Amino acid sequence: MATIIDGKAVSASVKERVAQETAALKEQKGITPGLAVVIVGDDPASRVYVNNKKKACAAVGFYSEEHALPADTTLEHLLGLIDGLNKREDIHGILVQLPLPKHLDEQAVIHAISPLKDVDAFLPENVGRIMIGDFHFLPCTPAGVMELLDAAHVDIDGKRAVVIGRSNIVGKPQAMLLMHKNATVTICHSHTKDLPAVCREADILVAAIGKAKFVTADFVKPGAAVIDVGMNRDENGKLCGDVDFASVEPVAGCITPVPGGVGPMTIAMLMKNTLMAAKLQNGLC
Ligand SMILES: Nc1nc(=O)c2c([nH]1)NC[C@@H]1CN(c3ccc(C(=O)N[C@@H](CCC(=O)O)C(=O)O)cc3)C=[N+]21
Repeated sequence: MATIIDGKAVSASVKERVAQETAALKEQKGITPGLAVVIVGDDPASRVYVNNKKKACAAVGFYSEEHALPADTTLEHLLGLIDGLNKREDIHGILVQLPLPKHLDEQAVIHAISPLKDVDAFLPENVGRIMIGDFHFLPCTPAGVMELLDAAHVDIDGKRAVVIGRSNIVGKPQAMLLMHKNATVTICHSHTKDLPAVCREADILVAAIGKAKFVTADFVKPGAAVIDVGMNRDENGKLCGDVDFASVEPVAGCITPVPGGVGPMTIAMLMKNTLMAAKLQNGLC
């Protein structure tokens, strides 16, 4: 029986720390961290995530504003909005909810954000900073995974870590963060030969594939830490991860559930990054 890692509880403690620091920043410097969230179109999943982000901002004492734009918004309009947000002193973080409607060039939009306000850590400057270990912001989901491993007292130094998925947003930065903690890291993807055998070598297995219940018990070394980054719907429309929880849980040492695992951590780390952005832009670090 695996220990279930409670992402809601860990996320609450991260947000509590952010709230305390925010209160001090307001009192001592008169600064309130501000986050602008831009959402284009009416994807229901994006709606849920954006609402969660707004709630989290209110809970930690940030100012937040939402820019909900119609699905047929032009690139020009969106770039104009971002330009305005870049110039505002009360907005320290800008998050453009992905995915964008197909007619909009995601890279062009993301690249318009000032690197100092890039609280997702999606821009090349911030990605490069992660590579060399000199960063302001860590990408929210991989950083949230590291917090979960820490909270579950998972030993990383010298251990074998396997990351399934090589996206710019999760897989690649996740591998880098695990390597910085002295894990021996393997990144797997759709061309990996005998994937289950590679995964069975992992003391720490991070699944970021985007396929419901893809990781089954035969991928897991007994006692391994299994972290599920997936956010999928199963055949009944129920939220589920990339890990087949029912089959893996008896084998793993510890495991994150979906929901209530990595998802809440992504939002907690966004709060941490926005606080950092406010400090950076005010010359406080
Ligand atoms: N620019 C940008 N930054 C992002 O960080 C970003 C994004 N775009 N696009 C979409 C993905 C996905 N993502 C999630 C955030 C919170 C939950 C979350 O709160 N999950 C809850 C449940 C949510 C539910 O009930 O549907 C949980 O796992 O317990 C999930 C997924 C952020 N993303």
